[in-house]
Amino acid sequence: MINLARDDIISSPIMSFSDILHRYLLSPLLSVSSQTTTTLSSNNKSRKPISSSVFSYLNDFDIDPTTGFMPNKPLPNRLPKLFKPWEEALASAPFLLSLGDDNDDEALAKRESSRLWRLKLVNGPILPIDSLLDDVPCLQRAHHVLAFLVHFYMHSIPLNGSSEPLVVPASLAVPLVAVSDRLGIAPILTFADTVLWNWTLKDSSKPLSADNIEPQTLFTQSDDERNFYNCCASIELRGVEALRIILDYDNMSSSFTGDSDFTLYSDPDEETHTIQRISEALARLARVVDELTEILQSVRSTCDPHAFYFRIRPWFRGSDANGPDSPGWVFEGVDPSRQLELSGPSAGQSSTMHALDVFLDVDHQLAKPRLPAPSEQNRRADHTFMTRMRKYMPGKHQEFLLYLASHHRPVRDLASRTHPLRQPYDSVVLALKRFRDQHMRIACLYVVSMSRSAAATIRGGCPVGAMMMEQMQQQQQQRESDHVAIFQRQPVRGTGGNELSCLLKASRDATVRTLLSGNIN
Ligand code: HEM
Repeated sequence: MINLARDDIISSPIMSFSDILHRYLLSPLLSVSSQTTTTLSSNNKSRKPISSSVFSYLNDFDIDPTTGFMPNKPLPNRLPKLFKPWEEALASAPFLLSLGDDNDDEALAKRESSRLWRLKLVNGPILPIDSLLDDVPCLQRAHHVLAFLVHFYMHSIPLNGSSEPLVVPASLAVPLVAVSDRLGIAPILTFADTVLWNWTLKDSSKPLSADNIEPQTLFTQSDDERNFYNCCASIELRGVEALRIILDYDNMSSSFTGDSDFTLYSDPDEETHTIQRISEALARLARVVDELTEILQSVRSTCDPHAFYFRIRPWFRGSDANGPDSPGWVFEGVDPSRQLELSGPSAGQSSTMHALDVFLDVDHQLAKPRLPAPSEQNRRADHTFMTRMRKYMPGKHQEFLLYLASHHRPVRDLASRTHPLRQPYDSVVLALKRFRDQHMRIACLYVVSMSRSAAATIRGGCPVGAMMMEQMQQQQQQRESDHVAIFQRQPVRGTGGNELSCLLKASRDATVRTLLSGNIN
């Protein structure tokens, strides 16, 4: 048995990333956290000054020590002059456009301005993006602008019942694909565009915090939309603490010698101390996850479900919103043999949530023999959902998740072999289960109930003539099936959210199967 001294561990190559993060970056920079600002390491005495090479390592994953997956300062609020046509189109879109399937008077009044806005883009030049290639914040801004433009463009087109694919004009499609390729992200509106890269400081003299940011681009200019993005951003910012604990675990678990069997220290005191530290870190992580649940819950008082479902969410729909057999979208000027990822944005693309799943080893794909066995409904759900959602994250964040999966010593394995860690580990899993339970309630309120209420209104009858009723019914059914389809990315249509529940329950149940003790009370 080898007994590694602390300094040996620090210089061990396998620990380089987490150790660098922890020792040089995370510990000194805990100010963004509102609560758990205790240093997670016992190595403070040996803290060293930050070196530029450390920053470049961290930059490799585009993670900031204080803001995690969010940039630590707002993106430029305009692209360079060359890209004025994009910026102008974006600035005017919310005022000139309305949803193409919205037939209320206000929306109808905007049909002509919508048409002219789209025409300008169809006739617009394909701007070269070469000057942006080495400027990441500008590339991110370009993705944000182009992706919002694509969704403004596509969803302002009035429905005409055609079975032809809808065309994204080359002036948007070509640069969006080029920018996306460079960033390693899907060429469509993503969680990054609506949350990570969509904020500015309310008061630039104050530091970045959940209370001091506001979204830059909105489809509806409504507080509901603003608050929806803010809720997601608050979870990302609070999630930095979770990320810290995860990376710190990586550091602490290195104290266990032996790569595969977690042989413990030869010094029993040191071993007990390390187990104690890991146990405390897990207890803190459970509390942070509970805080994320509280933040999620807060959306109920700030974002109206009706506004979310009928006014905001329709803008999010991607090319597959009507199911994989629908004509979808064609990107003009882009090699047609390319398989583009074109689903819309979802908080299922949050790298913070994925990092928790990776750390705890939640098996969404049902690849591991765990109990209780998946139900029939669990097996029917889309097991590829979470894996697919990774493609909608910036490439460097995808790489980070791969790194996390491959480099850290799995906490679940360690806890299963180390009795005092079983309960603390399970407490984190249970906290994540509580998050997913709450999330299911929210999705039910904001999506399933709304789609049913739409159907019920129709069934309840409306004292206008039968023809009008039929028209309304068709329109609502179309909306209902569109909305359900984007959330589940499944061919099932018009089922009032049943398949959506299936997906979210499968995700919650996969979390439950992660528990080391079967007892979930
Ligand atoms: C009004 C608020 C929200 C609603 C209505 C909502 C709804 C949904 C729906 C319908 C899905 C199914 C997949 C899809 O997007 O197509 C989903 C997935 C997901 N959402 Fe949310 N969501 C909300 C807020 C959030 C927030 C703030 C987070 C955390 C950042 C979050 C995290 C997730 C995750 C991780 C998934 C993947 C499935 C899972 O892990 O259970 N959601 N959400």
